[in-house]
Amino acid sequence: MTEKEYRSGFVSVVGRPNVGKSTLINHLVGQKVAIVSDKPQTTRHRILGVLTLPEAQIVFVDTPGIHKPRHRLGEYLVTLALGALKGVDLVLFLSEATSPPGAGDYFILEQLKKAEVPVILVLNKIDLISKPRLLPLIDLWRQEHDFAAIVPVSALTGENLERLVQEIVEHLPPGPQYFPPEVTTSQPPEFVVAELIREKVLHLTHEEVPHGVAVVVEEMASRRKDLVYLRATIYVERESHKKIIIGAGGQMLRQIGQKAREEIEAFLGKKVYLDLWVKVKEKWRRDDVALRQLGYKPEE
Ligand SMILES: Nc1nc2c(ncn2[C@@H]2O[C@H](COP(=O)(O)OP(=O)(O)OP(=O)(O)O)[C@@H](O)[C@H]2O)c(=O)[nH]1
Repeated sequence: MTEKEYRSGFVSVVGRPNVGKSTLINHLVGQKVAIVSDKPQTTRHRILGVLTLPEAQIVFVDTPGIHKPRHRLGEYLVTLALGALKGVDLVLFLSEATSPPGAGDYFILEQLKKAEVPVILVLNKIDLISKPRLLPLIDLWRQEHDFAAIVPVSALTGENLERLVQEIVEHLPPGPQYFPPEVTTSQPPEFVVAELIREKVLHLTHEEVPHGVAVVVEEMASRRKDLVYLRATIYVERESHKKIIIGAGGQMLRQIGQKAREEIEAFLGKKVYLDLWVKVKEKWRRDDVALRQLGYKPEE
């Protein structure tokens, strides 16, 4: 009997905003590498999550939700998401099992047809529907594209994720272990920290405010063996948004800081002193220079 060859590859995760891409990757990777909120367009960067198994290594590329762009940041996000379809070994296309394919799904499908990679359709959020509704839905999807597999899952409860992993591994080519087994993400710690702070802003603010927020970690320094000093700036688009984020008597900013600090401490495994600032950068989402300064580098 011959030993099975080790398999590995890059797996791009695409889908409309809010379908659960970040939740799925976090669950599969077993650590919080991508932030989650109920607000669409939470994910702005391409993120790698790495799952190492005895027989394979899966490198996930998390992408922004594909949507009709309304400003420069929107255009950048869609370019990023579509770019993620190229040069990968497999695409996971996420949609929600709670509704039939919609206009956004068809737009993504068109792009998938152009990309010559196998696509696994993942029907997420099956915890929200009754099982008899699944079969007709799968039939409907099957008519739309020649998927390598169709797997219904719940990224939230973990239902059927083992089967999804099996399917992914089966569709990966033989290849090396790209990352050491203990690595779960290739993101620098400053980036994860900034994202964790941004996640708290998303959770605690509403309407226009969260979408105009960017977070930059300005300084990260070990002060003692067990203490990290962190200075970060929350950028907003308007003076009125700054007031909301600071809150009456600084109450909102304290809450953001407290919640973020708990998660940053868990992520870094050290105590953290978090120094948070709020600044206004008008219309940064429409400004190429500001986008670059804030870490969103449009690809050529
Ligand atoms: N009930 C249920 N909710 C889910 C499931 N997966 C994700 N969610 C919720 O759906 C919302 C969006 O999840 P995300 O993981 O941020 O979605 P995303 O596709 O990464 O979103 P973008 O970053 O906007 O592209 C969150 O409130 C999740 O808790 C699921 O399997 N079941």
